Amino acid sequence: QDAPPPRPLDVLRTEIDRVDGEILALLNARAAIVDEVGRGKAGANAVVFRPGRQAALIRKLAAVQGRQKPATIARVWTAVIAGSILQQKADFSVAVADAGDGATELLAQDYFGAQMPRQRLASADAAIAAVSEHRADVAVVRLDGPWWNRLPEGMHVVAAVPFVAPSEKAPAAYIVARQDIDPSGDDVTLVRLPADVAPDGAQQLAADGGFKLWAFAKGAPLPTNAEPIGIHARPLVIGGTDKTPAPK
Ligand SMILES: O=C(O)C(=O)C[C@]1(C(=O)O)C=C[C@@H](O)C=C1
Repeated sequence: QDAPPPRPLDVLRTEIDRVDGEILALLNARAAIVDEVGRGKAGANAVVFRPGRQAALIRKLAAVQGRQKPATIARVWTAVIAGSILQQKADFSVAVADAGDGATELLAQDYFGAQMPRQRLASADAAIAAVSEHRADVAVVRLDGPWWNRLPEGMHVVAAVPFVAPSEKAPAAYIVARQDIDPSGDDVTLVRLPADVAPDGAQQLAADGGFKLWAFAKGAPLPTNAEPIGIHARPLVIGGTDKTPAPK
């Protein structure tokens, strides 16, 4: 059966304006709740950035079948959540270890949205030092150096980028913060082990000075005494435009 002929453009635009007004009212209602969350956290000295919660929330919304694509939903909520982080901590700052090619900065933008303030540092170690010395809240670093083998006390990998990816691939960068891990319910655990330990069912990510960095998928048994250096949410894989084949 044929769809009825479309209504005139000016009528449709009036409809879009009305819906936009409703969306904005709802976003403001959300922000009012976030204000209260922020006041609660400030009172309890709790961390603002909760990557596990963000991943779980975006996963759930992106799984709802509708006219909006999961990629669009993830982008919209990435921007909304960035606003909500800044609402709770106006000086939230992302230290980006950029080798000069801008690639890590793009990854930081992908995860935190374009609006989030960033500072560019010369190396992963410098970005991590900025966080440990309270000059930044999080560091976005690639696995191009052994920073994982000398993370300062109390700092963990808390997320990986990209979170929304067109195919299942090893993350391009990790987010390190001066806070505890925040599980999303479906996470990869990163463990640093002496080089002679060969764990079952784990993927080796890097090696340095007698140690190796391993990724354990959800449910994979960790070796006894293994101390995770962090976790990250398993990426949300969406059918996308990336034409590079997934690794075998
Ligand atoms: O749930 C929280 O703890 C919030 O601060 C809210 C919120 C959000 O906007 O949904 C914002 C920042 C956190 O990283 C996670 C979620």
